[in-house]
Amino acid sequence: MIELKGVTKRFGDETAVDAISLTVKPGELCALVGTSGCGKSTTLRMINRLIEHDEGEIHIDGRPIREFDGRLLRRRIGYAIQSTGLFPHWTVARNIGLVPRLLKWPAARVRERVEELMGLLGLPVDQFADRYPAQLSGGQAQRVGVARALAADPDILLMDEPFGALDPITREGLQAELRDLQSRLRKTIVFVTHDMDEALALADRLVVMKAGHIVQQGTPLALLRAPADDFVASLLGGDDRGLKEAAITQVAERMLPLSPRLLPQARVHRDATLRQALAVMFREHADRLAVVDDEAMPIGELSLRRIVGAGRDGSGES
Ligand SMILES: Nc1ncnc2c1ncn2[C@@H]1O[C@H](COP(=O)(O)OP(=O)(O)OP(=O)(O)O)[C@@H](O)[C@H]1O
Repeated sequence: MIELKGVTKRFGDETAVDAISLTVKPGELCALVGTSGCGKSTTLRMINRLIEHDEGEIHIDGRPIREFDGRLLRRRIGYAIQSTGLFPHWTVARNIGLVPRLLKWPAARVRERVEELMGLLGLPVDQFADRYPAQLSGGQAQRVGVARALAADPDILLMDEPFGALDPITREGLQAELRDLQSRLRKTIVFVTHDMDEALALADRLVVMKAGHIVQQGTPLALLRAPADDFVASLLGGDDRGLKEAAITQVAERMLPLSPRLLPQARVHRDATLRQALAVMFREHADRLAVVDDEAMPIGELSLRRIVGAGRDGSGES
């Protein structure tokens, strides 16, 4: 658990972070969003003491972070950043194994862990283990950075635009990996991103910052449905908010049981999002879809009315 209470950071005359309070519960993924310069990275770096806070308290698992030695604290907390911070004269494998080695894991266990992570992040060991950072693409280097952050299996991960330099396909792949990892390992994660779709897709708790303050926090759905002010509404996508809500709501939540009516030809998987279902409707010129399971067996149906939230109780379906 990470707790910030009235935390402030000043750089000279400028207050970069202004008396913020925030609790990130164990196993929660908290995304910090906001316009450039609002204090997101500073907040993240205060948690692992790369930046010391001026006022307020930061606790990790109930203990003030000032009680920890900064270096030891950073070995306990995974940290992945957009620019990766890899050591240029170290191979990929050596970079990933950094923290486990500092923690004095036996060499065989370090090697095993490095290989496991390289597999997880789609970096074949025979191809990449002995390369140097300069021999990697930006996206490959970012994956190495994420692998390094995960290496010692920390309970807490701080991620600052970790997928920033990736193409959309790789990025979505890694987002899915992170979601999957999160559902299995339940790390406590603070994640900074400029990509609102990424924040909405990943976050349990979304925290919107503006000029060093937290202006609103809550679940992505709560913020999309009731933004506190025009700033939050526009940051969350303005008029596009409805589609963003559709993008984080699953078909299974809105489908109706199979009815005796003829099933439509067009189909969508139960785990797809409402946005994907809308895309199928557009493509197929259909206003009803059959919902199917992993075996492509129909298990329900979905209408346009249900997608837009009308007739949620099933009444008025035609
Ligand atoms: N080391 C520093 N010295 C002086 N000012 C700093 C320092 N680090 C950050 N700042 C200032 O503090 C404010 C917050 O910076 P921060 O990097 O936390 O913002 P951010 O929300 O992460 O921005 P971005 O989205 O552009 O990365 C900015 O005005 C920045 O110029």
